[in-house]
Amino acid sequence: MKILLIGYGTMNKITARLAEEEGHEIVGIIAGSGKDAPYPAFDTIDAAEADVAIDFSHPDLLLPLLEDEVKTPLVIATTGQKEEIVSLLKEKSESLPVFFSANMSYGVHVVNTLLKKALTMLDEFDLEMVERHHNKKVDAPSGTLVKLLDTALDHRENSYPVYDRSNIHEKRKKEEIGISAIRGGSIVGTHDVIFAKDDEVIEITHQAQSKEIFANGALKAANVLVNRPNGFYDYNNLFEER
Ligand SMILES: NC(=O)C1=CN([C@@H]2O[C@H](COP(=O)(O)OP(=O)(O)OC[C@H]3O[C@@H](n4cnc5c(N)ncnc54)[C@H](OP(=O)(O)O)[C@@H]3O)[C@@H](O)[C@H]2O)C=CC1
Ligand SMILES: O=C(O)C1=N[C@H](C(=O)O)C[C@H](O)C1
Repeated sequence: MKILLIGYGTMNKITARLAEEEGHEIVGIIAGSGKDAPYPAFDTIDAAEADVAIDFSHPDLLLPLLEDEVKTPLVIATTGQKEEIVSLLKEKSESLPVFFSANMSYGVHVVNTLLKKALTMLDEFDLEMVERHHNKKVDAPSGTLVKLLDTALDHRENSYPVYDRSNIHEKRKKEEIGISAIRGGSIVGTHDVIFAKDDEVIEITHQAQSKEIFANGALKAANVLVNRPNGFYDYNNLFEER
């Protein structure tokens, strides 16, 4: 594949390395500063050269691009401002194949599927979610946690998230879904979904042990996406034959 990178920070440097090891070509980058990039800047290449664009960037970089004319199939990984990003991507998907996932690890898709099942069976349990990431992450809670929370809100009637208990001076309510974000060191990314009732706790955990799993996930998604008809894809439908 000929790949255009959107963002050239920690993640897309890894994507570029893995892509080249697999024989793909990076034809250009759209980046904030990107001064140290060994690839041509987007405005110096013919955009039609790229088969697919892979984004790991920031909403401030991505959103204006999506409002513009984009003609390349898109694999989008940026988190934060999910509603704005997804709404623009759905418009784009009328004329392009578009894949979006707040977590490119297929394992997190499995966790979300397990969570849906658990929610149908663990109605009496209190629900809390905790995510942990490195100290360079700029958004909180993580995009993955927002996705897991959305799943829980869809399944638990009248439930609502509680992000901060510091000003709450009463007992936890059943409908609460407590959300906690931890930032420190080089933690790659861990998500815990905790179901608790008297005398019993069930936890579903996903622990990313390298950033390569996200870059590999994006590359695998791109490989499939380039042969898909126009439309909006995530891990629920990317691998389905139409
Ligand atoms: N879906 C998934 O599986 C994963 C998603 N992510 C998400 O990908 C994104 C990027 O992660 P990561 O590579 O670690 O982040 P970095 O901070 O290392 O890189 C961010 C990139 O976006 C650019 N950027 C940042 N802020 C701005 C801005 N205000 N205006 C223009 N450009 C900007 C940076 O440009 P500059 O060079 O100037 O700094 C850089 O190119 C994050 O949203 C993260 O949450 C990360 C891992 C996995
Ligand atoms: O910024 C990161 O590093 C990550 N971001 C994604 C998120 O916000 O969920 C995915 C992964 O957890 C790593």
